[in-house]
Amino acid sequence: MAEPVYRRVVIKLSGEFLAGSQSFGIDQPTIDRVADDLIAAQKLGVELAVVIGGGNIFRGVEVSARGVSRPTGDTMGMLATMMNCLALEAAIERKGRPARTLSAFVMPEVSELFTRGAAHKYLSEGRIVLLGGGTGNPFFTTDTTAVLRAAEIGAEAVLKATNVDGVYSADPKKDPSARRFDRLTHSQAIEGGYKVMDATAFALARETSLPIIVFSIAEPGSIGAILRGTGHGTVVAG
Ligand SMILES: Nc1ncnc2c1ncn2[C@@H]1O[C@H](COP(=O)(O)OP(=O)(O)O)[C@@H](O)[C@H]1O
Ligand SMILES: O=c1ccn([C@@H]2O[C@H](COP(=O)(O)OP(=O)(O)O)[C@@H](O)[C@H]2O)c(=O)[nH]1
Repeated sequence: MAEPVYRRVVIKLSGEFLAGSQSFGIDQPTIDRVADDLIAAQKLGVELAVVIGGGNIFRGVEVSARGVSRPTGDTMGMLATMMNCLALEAAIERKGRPARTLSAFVMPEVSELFTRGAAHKYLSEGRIVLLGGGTGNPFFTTDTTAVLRAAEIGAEAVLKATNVDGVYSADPKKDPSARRFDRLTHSQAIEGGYKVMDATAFALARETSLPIIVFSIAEPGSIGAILRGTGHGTVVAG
């Protein structure tokens, strides 16, 4: 079996994916499957930190369209990511593997606060570390959080696990003639304005020289395949 390409990575999981075929909330079979994939990927010997979105519960922009202020809507979105973390932590632990949620917010009854030291400690102990609460600041996204945390904890790459198999020249769900890229530079990703990730995330990855791999999580085992270098996705680097 091919050796993993990386020793420590941050995986960004789309919140929307966790809803499964529902339009809202957490689909238990889906979260169990994601937990299986993460456990299998970790068994390759890679330290895994996971940032989960909140789009299956609340997105700040959508909440603010209903009359709530954007910072409040964004706070609701960040709290939604905490719920996803707790659900995934429970699913991983039910399967007999240790996991630990670290939050961007002080909420001692719920989880420990994210610090680089805590993340290093739990990762080196072999726990899957779930990073909740986004950056802790409104007007950001969990894509940016994934890149930020990867840079902070010395991860070698960000794996963006989503519902499309890479970056396309246009949204492939809307434009059937969109072309898929195997590889892009950070600058090309920013200049192309590809909506699969926000420009802030790409810019921070460029600044910190972090590769991002965009791939589909629909196929079971896809995280492990990307880590072994045999997966199918778009590499944004250099
Ligand atoms: N140029 C593009 N290439 C790939 N996907 C794109 C592009 N533009 C928009 N998308 C959309 O981005 C989505 C993936 O982004 P992601 O942040 O994971 O989704 P979500 O915000 O739903 O969790 C896909 O559903 C896809 O339709
Ligand atoms: O640092 C952050 C991260 C997230 N969010 C809020 O949390 C929501 C959920 O995150 P995201 O949209 O990135 O989730 P995904 O699209 O991956 O499900 C966002 O819409 C924002 O409202 C935020 O305000 N700051």
